[in-house]
Amino acid sequence: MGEPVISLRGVRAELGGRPVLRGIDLTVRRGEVVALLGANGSGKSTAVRAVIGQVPLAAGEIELFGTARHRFRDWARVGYVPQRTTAASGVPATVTEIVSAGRLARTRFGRFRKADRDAVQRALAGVGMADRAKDSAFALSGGQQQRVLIARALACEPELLIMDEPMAGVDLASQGVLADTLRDQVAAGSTVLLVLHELGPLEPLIDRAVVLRDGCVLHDGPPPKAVGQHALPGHDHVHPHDAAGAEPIRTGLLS
Ligand SMILES: Nc1ncnc2c1ncn2[C@@H]1O[C@H](COP(=O)(O)OP(=O)(O)OP(=O)(O)O)[C@@H](O)[C@H]1O
Repeated sequence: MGEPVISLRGVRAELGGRPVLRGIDLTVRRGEVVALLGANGSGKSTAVRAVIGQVPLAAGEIELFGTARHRFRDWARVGYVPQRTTAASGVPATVTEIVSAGRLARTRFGRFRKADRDAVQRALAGVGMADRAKDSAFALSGGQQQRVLIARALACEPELLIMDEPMAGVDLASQGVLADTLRDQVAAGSTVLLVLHELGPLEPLIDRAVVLRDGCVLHDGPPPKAVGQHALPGHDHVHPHDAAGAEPIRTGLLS
């Protein structure tokens, strides 16, 4: 087993005076692809935002690459793709400007050398957006904006990719591109933690699924293997052969 890249121990966090994470233990090891699943409001986004330092902890510890998060400075090793709804909030910028911002951590004092420009180009080409480099982000579809945000995360050539719902609101063509991009990253040895509503087209890439409910880890183990909605954790198991009036078995993890 690889060494831990992300490690959460007993993590608690409160937002608006309400407990949102209530004692999370989670380890992601080098080379693993871990999906964080759970119903709306179960704490998935808060958990990944805690990992990157955007949510203060009420208790517990987080380590990145074996270093306590508050001492961790090597952010060029981490690529983060936020939920698009919170990220594409109308800042006028070209595709290249957005993706270049993801490269800053690798530059010396923000000066772009050829290697940096090449990395930005590679990231854009990797998500199939090289021909839109000069366009304003406003001019793009939701799926294309999402590809740009992923290119921004890839521009620093991260060892660890953290993505919050990368497939949400993304058209089928872009979903295919994103799945291919992720497959390439995983093949190159990246470690990946992604928040997902369902495994969907990324299912073959996922090593492990961690399901949250009410800010606690409900399941940590192999992802469900069978395809189809019925096999996903969180599917409400209501079977037609249940005795009339019997209480259906509702796991309700995802909805
Ligand atoms: N800034 C905030 N202030 C107060 N409460 C918040 C804040 N952000 C999130 N919450 C609450 O914390 C809980 C967990 O939210 P979070 O976004 O982590 O859930 P999630 O599992 O990612 O859900 P979703 O699938 O809807 O993104 C929710 O009840 C949410 O309303």
